[in-house]
Amino acid sequence: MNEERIKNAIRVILEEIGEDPDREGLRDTPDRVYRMYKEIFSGIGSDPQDVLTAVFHEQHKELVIVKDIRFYSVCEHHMVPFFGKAHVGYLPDGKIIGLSKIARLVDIVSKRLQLQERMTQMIADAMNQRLEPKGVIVMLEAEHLCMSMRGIKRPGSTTVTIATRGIFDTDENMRKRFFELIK
Ligand SMILES: Nc1nc2c(ncn2[C@@H]2O[C@H](COP(=O)(O)OP(=O)(O)OP(=O)(O)O)[C@@H](O)[C@H]2O)c(=O)[nH]1
Ligand SMILES: [Zn+2]
Repeated sequence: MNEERIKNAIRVILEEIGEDPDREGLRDTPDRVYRMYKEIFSGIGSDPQDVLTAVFHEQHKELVIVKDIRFYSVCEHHMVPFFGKAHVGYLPDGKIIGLSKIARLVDIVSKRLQLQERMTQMIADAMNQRLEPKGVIVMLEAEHLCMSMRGIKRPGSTTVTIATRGIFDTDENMRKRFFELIK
């Protein structure tokens, strides 16, 4: 990320929306936006699987769920936030993972320009490839600011997306168990 190019671009936007980029409150804004972009887009170019370290061999036969993982991402159509909760479940097959790594996975896939559907699938695929579990299920619930503060203007509407792999593709009872446990 080129610092000067970002700052210049933000300055141009400020001018074009009718602002004075040199007034006191805006003088440091291009620099603030640059630093914010470095933070909120820090996942771009990184492989989600890289955060899935701390894999342990363990015979655990039951479903493992980490729910209510808060996330903030940025919609690729409007570059405004969408945010909500992720729920990630998997049925292990001899390998389990450090729980914090699941939250790290949600974090790394959210810190880039996203679509909620793609983000959901990226989480499922990374878990599936790294742990080779019997199955993975991911559910995201989010509010999109591009739908609430602009456009159709429907604050409070929530978009729910699901991705399943392995046993959760076919086993309705397993899916039901997951939905009951995340309630
Ligand atoms: N499927 C999906 N759509 C999204 C997501 N984030 C934003 N969108 C939608 O992307 C669409 C882009 O539509 P366009 O018609 O190209 O853009 P627009 O003219 O700004 O559309 P409006 O939002 O309807 O005003 C909109 O319907 C958004 O609601 C997402 O994560 N997944
Ligand atoms: Zn959008």
